[in-house]
Amino acid sequence: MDDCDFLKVLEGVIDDRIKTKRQGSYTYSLYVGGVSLISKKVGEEAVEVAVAAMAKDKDWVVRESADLMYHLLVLLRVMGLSLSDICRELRRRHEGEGSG
Ligand SMILES: N=c1c2ncn([C@@H]3O[C@H](COP(=O)(O)OP(=O)(O)OP(=O)(O)O)[C@@H](O)[C@H]3O)c2ncn1[C@@H]1O[C@H](COP(=O)(O)O)[C@@H](O)[C@H]1O
Repeated sequence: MDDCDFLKVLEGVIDDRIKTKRQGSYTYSLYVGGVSLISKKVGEEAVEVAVAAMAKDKDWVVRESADLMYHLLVLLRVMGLSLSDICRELRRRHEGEGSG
């Protein structure tokens, strides 16, 4: 499995935590907090990626990007969206450029 294939696995884990209302799960606690809490976390993590990049610290960028992507997946799930919706849009843009 390519490391990025794990994003799909993680999407499934997030879905499971929400569907089963897993007590003690950070994901489920975000779900309970709703879109406003999750959006706040996404915003904070995005800023942290930018701060890490400005510090030119690649390891830090990787860690903060992982935090950002996890929280973004939770936000998408809560909004009834998925990674596939984002990938479809990116592919559409690429093909719209006439280079696909
Ligand atoms: N990838 C992640 C992941 N990345 C980050 N986090 C959590 O996101 C939070 C980010 O917190 P911050 O960076 O803001 O720091 P903090 O001050 O500790 O957090 P807050 O007090 O601000 O909430 C931390 O509690 C991290 O543990 C994650 N929590 C869960 N996952 C994945 O989700 C799966 C399910 O986790 P649970 O829902 O907890 O079962 C796990 O197995 C992981 O694969």
